Amino acid sequence: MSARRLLLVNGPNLNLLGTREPDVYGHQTLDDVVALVSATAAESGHEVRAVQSNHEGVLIDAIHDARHDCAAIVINPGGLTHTSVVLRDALAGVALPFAEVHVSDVHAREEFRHFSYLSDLATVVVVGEGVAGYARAVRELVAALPA
Ligand SMILES: O=C1C[C@@](O)(C(=O)O)C[C@@H](O)[C@@H]1O
Repeated sequence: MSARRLLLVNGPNLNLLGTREPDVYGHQTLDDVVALVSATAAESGHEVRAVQSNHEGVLIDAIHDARHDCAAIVINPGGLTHTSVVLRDALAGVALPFAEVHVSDVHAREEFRHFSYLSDLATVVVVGEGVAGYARAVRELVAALPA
């Protein structure tokens, strides 16, 4: 396993960042997210493999593959946060440390967004800091990794 690679996972609808509900999610795009995460990870000598999918099984396969060559995972599961036992099971199954990121402040939105199937397993949770929250998630996650 490489200790120097992070998997960045973005779930359903996050391919639309930049045009999707900009009042909620802002104007930065998924490409901006990947560039920010890559630059932040590079500060600590980590490279990034990025996956975005609107299909739960694709995300689960990517998480399974990460156990072979990644040190940790940064994930914004999108709406699957609030619904997906199988995503939780995948993260628990690979047992890699992970950071859960939400661009919007899910706790200030509809009640169905308040619950996360992942948060109690996460090493780091960053909510409501916009796209910049991905950078804080990377830094805090890397700081928590074994030397
Ligand atoms: O798709 C998303 C994006 C989100 O994860 C966020 O980044 O704020 C919040 C989720 O509730 C929502 O379904």
